[in-house]
Amino acid sequence: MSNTATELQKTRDEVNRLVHNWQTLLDVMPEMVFLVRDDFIIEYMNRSAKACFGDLCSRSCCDDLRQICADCRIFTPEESDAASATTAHKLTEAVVKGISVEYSAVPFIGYTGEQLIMIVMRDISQRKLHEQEISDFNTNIEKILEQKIAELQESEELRRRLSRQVNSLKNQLGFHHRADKMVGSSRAMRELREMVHQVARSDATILITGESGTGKELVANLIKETSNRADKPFLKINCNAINDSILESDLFGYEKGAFTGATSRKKGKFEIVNGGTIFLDEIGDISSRMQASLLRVLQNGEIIRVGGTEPVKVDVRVIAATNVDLAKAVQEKKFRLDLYYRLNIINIDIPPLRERKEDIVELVSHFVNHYREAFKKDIDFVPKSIINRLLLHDWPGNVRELENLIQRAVLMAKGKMITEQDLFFDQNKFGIDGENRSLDVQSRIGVLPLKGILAEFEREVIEQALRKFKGNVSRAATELKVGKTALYDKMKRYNISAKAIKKGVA
Ligand SMILES: Nc1ncnc2c1ncn2[C@@H]1O[C@H](COP(=O)(O)OP(=O)(O)OP(=O)(O)O)[C@@H](O)[C@H]1O
Repeated sequence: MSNTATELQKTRDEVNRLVHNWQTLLDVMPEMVFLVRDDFIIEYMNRSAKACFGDLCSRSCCDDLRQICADCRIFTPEESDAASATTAHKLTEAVVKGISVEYSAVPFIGYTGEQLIMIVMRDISQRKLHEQEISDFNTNIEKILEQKIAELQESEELRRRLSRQVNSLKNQLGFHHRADKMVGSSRAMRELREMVHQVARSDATILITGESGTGKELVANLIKETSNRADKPFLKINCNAINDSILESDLFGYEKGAFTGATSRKKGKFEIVNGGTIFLDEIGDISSRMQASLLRVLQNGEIIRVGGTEPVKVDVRVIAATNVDLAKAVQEKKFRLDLYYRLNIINIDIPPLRERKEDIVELVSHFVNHYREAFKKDIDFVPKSIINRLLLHDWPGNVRELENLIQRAVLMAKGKMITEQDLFFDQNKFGIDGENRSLDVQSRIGVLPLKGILAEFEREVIEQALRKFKGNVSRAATELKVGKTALYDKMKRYNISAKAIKKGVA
């Protein structure tokens, strides 16, 4: 063989080797490879492509492949290889003969100058199926969640409706919380109870208003008992009972050396009661200095001890009560507007007894039972005529006045029932200043033990002293030569209200 023939044979072998390798390479590729001419005839398909679509070589492209080729731009020789490389890497999704595929298509000029398009394609139907499943699942989950949320909202609304119904039924049936010592099922009292139950559980400050003797302290007790702080400390402070500087150090504590006698730091009630509730009675009477300190507690939840500068954080719920018209006090510049707003977040106003006379019968029966037990009396009957008489009265001293009247009547009653003679209406019998007041000792002998009669006297003396000094407790204490705190204790025991006396209603 000549040298040329040998060289030719070598070249042919090399070409065959390369063709064989390329074909093998293309056939082992998992991707499908198509070579399509510009007249849309398929010139080549590798093994994967044939396995998926069947052998379509030398046949015209289906519409889907045609579309792929039509979308594929031929690059001019001037355009860089980089441009065609970018196109080759751009993966596009399509559906070919019903099969979801991902492909890249590269146009190029063939060996003899013909225009060809190589399409490299991957079957993604499995992946699509999974994607669809996940998307269906998400949509379903969303739907299920939406449905569940709607169901929950519905049942929450139902729960609220039922709870409202239960509350109103409880009210109608006269159901009382075990801590509810308030007697009365008039509409006003039912609404009052409902309001207490609605607001008790929040930590909001509550202002209880109402005339003297309407039961503000009872309402404060009920709020505390039905609140989230029921088992936490509860302190009641009568802001009117102690003078201003004592009240301030009592409530906020003091630092060592704050004043003469302050030998060591002392915590105030707000710190002691931390986590619990403070009931500030007669809040309308506090000084402007106290008003500022109280505003700090309500606004920032902190106090400053007397003589100190460092604020101390406290967590105390405040319930305040007053029979002063605070709005008027604000207008008269006696009470700070900002404090009024802070206190008045929730206002529970207790109507006077004359506006809910339906409660009188229940109250009478309650007090008769109570004092019959206390005085060991046999009374088991209150005639209709007596009830009618009580219904005619206007009760300026409210429930306290009614309670005092029944207490006296039970004490005075000789038989098993209360009679007209046992009724002592304060204003009628004694006059407002009580000048003609005197205790009928004879009628008590044999009815009460000595201790009881003396207690009656003590009560009379205190009431008369308070009347004499127009409800000024300090003055009465000085004149009677007893401590102010002791006098307050006795007034509490005998249910005497200095305020009511000041107003001339007790
Ligand atoms: N609804 C009620 N049921 C039973 N007792 C009541 C009721 N309302 C008030 N009382 C009684 O009347 C008396 C006065 O009530 P309370 O001290 O709560 O009134 P108040 O409005 O705080 O009076 P003040 O403003 O003078 O301090 C108490 O002995 C209380 O037990």
